[in-house]
Amino acid sequence: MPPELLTPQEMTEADRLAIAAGPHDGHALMRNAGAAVAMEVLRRFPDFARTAVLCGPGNNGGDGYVVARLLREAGIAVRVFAQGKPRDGSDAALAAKECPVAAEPLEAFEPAVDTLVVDALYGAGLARPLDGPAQAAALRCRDAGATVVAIDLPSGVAGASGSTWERSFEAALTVTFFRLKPGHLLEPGRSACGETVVADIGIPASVLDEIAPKTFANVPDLWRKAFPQPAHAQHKYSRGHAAVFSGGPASTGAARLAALAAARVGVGAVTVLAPGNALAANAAHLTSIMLKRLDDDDEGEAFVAAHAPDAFVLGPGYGLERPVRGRVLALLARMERGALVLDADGITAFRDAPERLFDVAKEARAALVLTPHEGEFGRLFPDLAGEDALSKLDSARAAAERAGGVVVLKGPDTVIAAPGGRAAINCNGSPWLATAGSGDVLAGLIAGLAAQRMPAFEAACAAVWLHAEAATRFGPGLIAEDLPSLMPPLLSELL
Ligand SMILES: NC(=O)C1=CN([C@@H]2O[C@H](COP(=O)(O)OP(=O)(O)OC[C@H]3O[C@@H](n4cnc5c(N)ncnc54)[C@H](O)[C@@H]3O)[C@@H](O)[C@H]2O)[C@@H](O)CC1
Ligand SMILES: [K+]
Repeated sequence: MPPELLTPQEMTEADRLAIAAGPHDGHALMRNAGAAVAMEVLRRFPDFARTAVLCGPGNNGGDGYVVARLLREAGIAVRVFAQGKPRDGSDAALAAKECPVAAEPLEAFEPAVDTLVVDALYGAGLARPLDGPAQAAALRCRDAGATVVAIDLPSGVAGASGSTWERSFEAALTVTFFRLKPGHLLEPGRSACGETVVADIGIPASVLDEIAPKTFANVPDLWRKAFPQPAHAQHKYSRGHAAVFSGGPASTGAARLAALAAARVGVGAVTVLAPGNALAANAAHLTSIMLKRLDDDDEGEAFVAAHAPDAFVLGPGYGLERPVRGRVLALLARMERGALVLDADGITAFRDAPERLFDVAKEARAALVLTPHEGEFGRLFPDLAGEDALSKLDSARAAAERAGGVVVLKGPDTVIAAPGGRAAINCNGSPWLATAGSGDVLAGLIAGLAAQRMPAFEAACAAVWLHAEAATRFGPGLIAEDLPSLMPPLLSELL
């Protein structure tokens, strides 16, 4: 899967540029789109005796008329149910004219289990909630358990945001064209798409030079070039040094999970920084990972000055009893490079004064990386979290800009955003990651990669991908302790 994602406006622009460059005109692109869908239908659903193609008034409907024609030519029993008529002279009107199947009104459509439904009502052009007949058709398909193949997007899913207003169609397969849209990867759109296939319809990749997309699917091709490659002549500190702050004696495990994850992702040295009363608990469980006593800020400063770790993790299991803000702000101001990953309690500590953190982050040489789940996100960015009009992508992007740092907004569709507008949506998420300590591991992976000089945005993207990939491959029974040791085979594949 190519990493670029296009908003519906960018996709319209891609179509326009492709048509301008030739050789395909709009009608040819539409025929290619319809042919790609018909091929997937014939290949994947050979057992359906009948097909119902639901066609809307725009180009999505135009694709549907092409599909209906091709399926009829292949000997399949096809009925077409239309909402509205394509505009005279449009590509869709031409496709409708070429279609030998007479259209019936959408209201007459009744799904049946032996009938495959092709949803060509609305695609990228959907601008408002589905209206009456389209909404009713979506509900009838759900109630009947109909198998739906969606063209471009399930009707009712917004391409830019994955939001579904009310209820959208729910597809078993979605066939889209040229590049995915954010709505294919952001929930609830992603679940509504079922499996998603991206078909080539003759739009050349060169149109992307002009469009310069800023949103990406989080696939290895997005960050592979920046992934740390160990060189022969390196020693342990030249492979980076990550440090993790431990909580008190009763909550040391989170820091060790993060530390182990940093070590397993290839960093040369890892240190756990623990208060005196948590030294014994940590010492009992650490072997290759170093342990250093750290009770107050002076010692923290001295340690940073002497060893200059390239990345820090602060937050997992840290607690809110000790002063956090001063330590974070001093550290960030002092670091010469690398990244400070702030998670869990490290985020919550700034709930009353996020601006203080953001002001320091904007001036810092090191990168700030915030890894909130939805709840923690709301503590730092209550206005963004409460704004229904913003998609998860919009919120993460606005937060990164405001914070002057990378924001990893976690969930089944984790979004990673950087100041300046670059953002990636993760697409290999696993339900098995919803387990205690999994976030601590993620924070450690980010720090481990950032300590090896991977830029913070790429480090966060790679860590999110590795974390999810490990969980997906392991499957049921996963606990956070398993995750670090699942890294080596994934690293071998990447390198
Ligand atoms: N040359 C092109 O632009 C190509 C476009 N393609 C297809 O074209 C689609 C986009 O076409 P369009 O931009 O025409 O958009 P759509 O076909 O998705 O629908 C837009 C039409 O529906 C109206 N509309 C929007 N929301 C509505 C709602 N909730 N209720 C009722 N009417 C609503 C709009 O005013 C417009 O007339 C893609 O999804 C793709 O399937 C493909 O044929 C490939 C080539
Ligand atoms: K559709």
